[in-house]
Amino acid sequence: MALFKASRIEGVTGRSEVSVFEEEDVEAARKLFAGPVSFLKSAPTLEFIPDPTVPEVAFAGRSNVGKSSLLNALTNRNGLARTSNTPGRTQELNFFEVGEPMRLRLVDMPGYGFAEAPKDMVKRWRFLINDYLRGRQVLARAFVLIDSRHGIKPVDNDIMDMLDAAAVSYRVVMTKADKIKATDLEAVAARTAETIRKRAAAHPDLILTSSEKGMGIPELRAAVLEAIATT
Ligand SMILES: Nc1nc2c(ncn2[C@@H]2O[C@H](COP(=O)(O)OP(=O)(O)OP(=O)(O)O)[C@@H](O)[C@H]2O)c(=O)[nH]1
Ligand SMILES: [Mg+2]
Repeated sequence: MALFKASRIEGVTGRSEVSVFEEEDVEAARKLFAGPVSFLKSAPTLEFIPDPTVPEVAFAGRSNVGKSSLLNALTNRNGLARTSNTPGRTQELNFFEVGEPMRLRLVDMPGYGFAEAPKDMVKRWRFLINDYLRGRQVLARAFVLIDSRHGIKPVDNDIMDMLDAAAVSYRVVMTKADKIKATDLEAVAARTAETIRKRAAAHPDLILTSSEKGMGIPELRAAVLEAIATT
């Protein structure tokens, strides 16, 4: 088992709750994401989503957790997905195509749990997210993003309940790991891992990331490739 430098945070790597990947898988994933990536379309409702011709991997999580930033880090293209300090930036399902010939689509989703947004908007987003996640045949895996500073919140549990009930396989990814001390990261990772191990459709291990510092990004790429390898 190769342990990758990018995930080396003092005290965390090597612990059982953090996923490790084979070096060759990390390299294959790096190559894939170094190749062509392009924006396909934005879907404000399910009518507009593309035909289900290739596997998809979706990024879900609370508003402002860092979904769009992670997608940019993953594809190594700043500004591919629009990010913002203001929660509620992403309002539609955004589809990106990876590889030539195309191997997969990445889906950047609106955030859930954004309390300040108008109620009808929140409702519309929730339906869009839930309907997509529950009903998409080509969805190979969902990545559920959790802010390292906050850990799992009630709305995160709601979305994981939904994924468990729909038997959609998902992985939990901790974001913004650069924002907290290594010891705090270790504590929140241990707590989060313990919670998700009780969940039916969750991968038992976490991926700890920082889009800002590039931490965990090679591993996340490998996890994306792993997700579509089995479809
Ligand atoms: N320090 C740090 N900041 C980050 C990181 N990832 C995202 N951010 C910041 O967090 C804010 C929100 O990031 P986005 O990627 O837009 O979050 P989002 O989940 O797509 O948000 P919505 O589309 O509103 O749901 C931005 O100001 C980012 O610069 C990270 O790894 N480290
Ligand atoms: Mg976004």
